[in-house]
Amino acid sequence: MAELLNDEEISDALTKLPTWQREGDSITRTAELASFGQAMEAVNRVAELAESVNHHPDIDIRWRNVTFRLSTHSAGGLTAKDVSLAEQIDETIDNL
Ligand SMILES: C[C@H](O)[C@H](O)[C@H]1CNC2=NC(N)=NC(=O)C2=N1
Repeated sequence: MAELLNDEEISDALTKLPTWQREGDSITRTAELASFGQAMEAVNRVAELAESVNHHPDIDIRWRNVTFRLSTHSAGGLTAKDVSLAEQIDETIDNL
């Protein structure tokens, strides 16, 4: 099972994830896309990414604003899997 990150490790990780915020045992990012179609494209690309790494964000879609929430459910908090997927979500959105 993935090891839980401590507060210092989480803070360090977030320095490299400026678009993400900590919310308790999760990290979240809300991306504003150009349109609803672009929002759905982003969601579908992240869905493929999540399947490929077997780690899945909670996703909230509101018109062209998409919120991704990451936590490792099996560990009950934040792990390196969440940090890694957050980095890959950023790349996915940057490459839309
Ligand atoms: C059986 C399957 O590998 C597990 O349920 C995976 C699926 N995706 C997951 N995603 C997240 N965010 N946390 C998990 O613990 C997790 N576990």
